Amino acid sequence: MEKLYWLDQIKLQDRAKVGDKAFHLSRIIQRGYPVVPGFVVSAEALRQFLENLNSSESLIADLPYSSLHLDVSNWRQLQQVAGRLREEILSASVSQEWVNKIFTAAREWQTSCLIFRPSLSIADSIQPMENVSGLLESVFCHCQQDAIATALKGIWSQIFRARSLLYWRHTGINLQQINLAVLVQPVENAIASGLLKANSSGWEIEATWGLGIAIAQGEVLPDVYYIQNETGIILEQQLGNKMLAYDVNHPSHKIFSQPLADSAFTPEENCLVTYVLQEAQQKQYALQPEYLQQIIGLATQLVAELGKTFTLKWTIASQATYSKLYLTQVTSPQSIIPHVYFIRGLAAAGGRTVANALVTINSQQKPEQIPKGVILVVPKITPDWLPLLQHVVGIITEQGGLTSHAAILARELGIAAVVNATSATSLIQTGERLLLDGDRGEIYRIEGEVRDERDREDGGDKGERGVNTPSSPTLRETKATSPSSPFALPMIATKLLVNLSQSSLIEQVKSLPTDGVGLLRSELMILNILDGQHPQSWILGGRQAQLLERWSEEIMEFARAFAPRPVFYRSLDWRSPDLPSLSNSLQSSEQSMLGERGTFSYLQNSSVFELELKALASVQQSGYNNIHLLLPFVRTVEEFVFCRRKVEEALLTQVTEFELWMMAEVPSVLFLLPEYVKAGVAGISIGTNDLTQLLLGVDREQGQLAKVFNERHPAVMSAIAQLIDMAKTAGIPCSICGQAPVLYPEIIDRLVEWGITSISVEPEAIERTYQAIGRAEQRLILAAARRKLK
Ligand SMILES: Nc1ncnc2c1ncn2[C@@H]1O[C@H](COP(=O)(O)OP(=O)(O)OP(=O)(O)O)[C@@H](O)[C@H]1O
Ligand SMILES: CC(=O)C(=O)O
Repeated sequence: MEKLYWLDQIKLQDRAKVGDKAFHLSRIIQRGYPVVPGFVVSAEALRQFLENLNSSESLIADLPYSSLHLDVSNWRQLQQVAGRLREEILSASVSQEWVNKIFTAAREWQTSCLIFRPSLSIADSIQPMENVSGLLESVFCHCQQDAIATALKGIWSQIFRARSLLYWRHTGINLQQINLAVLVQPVENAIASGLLKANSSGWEIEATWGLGIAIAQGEVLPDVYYIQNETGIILEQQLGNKMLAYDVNHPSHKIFSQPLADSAFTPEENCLVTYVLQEAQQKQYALQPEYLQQIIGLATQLVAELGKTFTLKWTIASQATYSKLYLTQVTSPQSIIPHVYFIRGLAAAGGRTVANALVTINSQQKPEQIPKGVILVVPKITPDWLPLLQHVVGIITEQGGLTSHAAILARELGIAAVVNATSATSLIQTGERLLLDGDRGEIYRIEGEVRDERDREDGGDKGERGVNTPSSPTLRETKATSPSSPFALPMIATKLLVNLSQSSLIEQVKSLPTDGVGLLRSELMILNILDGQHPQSWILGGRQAQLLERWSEEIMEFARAFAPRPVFYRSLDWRSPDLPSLSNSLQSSEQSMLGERGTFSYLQNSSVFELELKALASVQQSGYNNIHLLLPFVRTVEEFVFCRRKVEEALLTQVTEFELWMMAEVPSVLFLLPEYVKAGVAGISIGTNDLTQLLLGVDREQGQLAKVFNERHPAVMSAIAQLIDMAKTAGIPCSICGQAPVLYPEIIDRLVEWGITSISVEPEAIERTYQAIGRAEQRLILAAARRKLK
């Protein structure tokens, strides 16, 4: 045995040496979660111990090389063999050097009681191991040298128990494949312990007084709490039947008063003692509310690490002066808890998904079809790829930024995306199983299967969305979890709108509690109808009438679905980095975020804008008065005036309800808003993406600048406050439709306080934005009431 492996230092490559239990705990402790400290006696130590067994028995002498193919049908013989093997092991001596090493390390904890926990992994196993829990048991012992040697042998010998031999035989596992390491940890007195089982339908917490073995041994009926996983709300709780509790036999620090005379564990043999609980304590819940909340908080964080399905074991360790919640066990159906990402990019669309990769090295060679449920890995996504994204469950691109069309569409569709992932197409192979973490911008390789029950139920070739985090559920989940009836929700005065572009999402989104569509992104919407051709090419090719018909129909779908709620259609704002593949037939434009975009481009050539206005007019003529126009990236008042005239010529203003709005995203609007209002602007919508980029001088498509692209920068927040204030003074509504409130819901408080009239967010963010608005408004009402009472 060369060394001990400390949980906080275990590396990826140590997995086989430290076994699965210790490995999983090491991942969690290294992510900063509270895990009882510990070190591992590696599987190598057992191998060396067996090799040094000096036995005359051939079975024992051959043990290290044995395939253990015993006749397991002969139970008596099996028991005899098992008994002999165990006896041999227990009577052998463990190297004093090893024992000293373990004792010296454990003594540092200044504890009287240790737990030796089997941590197993099976080499080259084809199938994941199931039901090994319970096959091997932990051993508690005093922190003394001879007790340590006995405990170690006690664990090792368990792989030769009759039931273990039977198990290895049935699962076809050879002795050489078994890596049995031993995790050694201190055991402190515990106020309460228990577990938390999480799955997609909710969490169940079990709790008892003292150490967790009372539950493990089935000696108590624990208290049970049912928790709603999305909100952490306690739905129900049931008092258990807890007559006894285990604790450390510690003379100076006692939690429970009355030792049980005929304790199952006698203190001489191990360091635990059993207590009969007093009646008053039996009638109490073991978990105090503050600890319950801490456990819920921990589980909420762990969803982001482990997905929705996992089990935690926890203990509230109590020392003389303080108590602390620790995790003692973490298991998850993911055969490996993601360890270290192997590629990192920018977190472009939230959520975590597990699926197979489909790699395309050349973005120009778009496949005709994409199998459903894959993670697409490409150098970059050009507009002609966008319709295909409806079929994938995740996107990885080497290029592109947080507000590229691919990123925006991924957020709208509720699929995870990581952009700017350097060399992704060469590092990832098609068919490789990946975990894509869109919240962190990280990509992991996954070995083995990861399945969430729900995905099993519905057949599952959709990738494993089950591992999506509640902070960013997929749209499917948004629908499922959104309040079934809007009437159950509190009233909010600030309008909540949705950002949309795909008509395929209308059915799901229209029933969400929104006041309409705050941003209908036309450039993404029409990709589905353009057949890969720029609208200008349609016009030049004499197919204007066909395009107009398709365009009107597409807009009409939104107008119809949301009527009488308003739909703010934003006219085309194609930025050159997003355009090339549609522009083949046109002159190529410079790749710049500040190029010929927004209303400026309409002045250069108004034919496409005029066609767009005709499409809107035809929607109005069909009887939909709920459609309004939002002008993008307006640089000057002259541009606005030009557009307004075109709008009048298209007769849109003949419908009295019609409103002409503009995006507030070019910072000059901070100075020019009164001029725009005089020129006829009926409302503004703040585009925080562009506003941030331009105020801070940060090209949002440049990955290396991502750190300084900060929508919460004081300059940006102050600009937003000023715009809201100026709009109020001018008597026009002020909305916001950029990413800021989606990415940073905490700013919603400020927006509501400053008097924003509406907030428009992606479908997946509707529910949390609704709640955030509700809370912000309640706070304002409360503050006003308190002021009045003074
Ligand atoms: N260091 C520790 N301090 C206090 N309690 C612990 C510690 N380690 C484990 N426990 C608790 O002791 C009990 C037995 O643990 P053990 O490792 O034997 O099995 P387990 O965690 O139930 O896992 P398995 O699924 O492998 O049986 C559990 O309730 C566990 O939470
Ligand atoms: C929404 C948008 O276009 C922006 O935030 O810039």
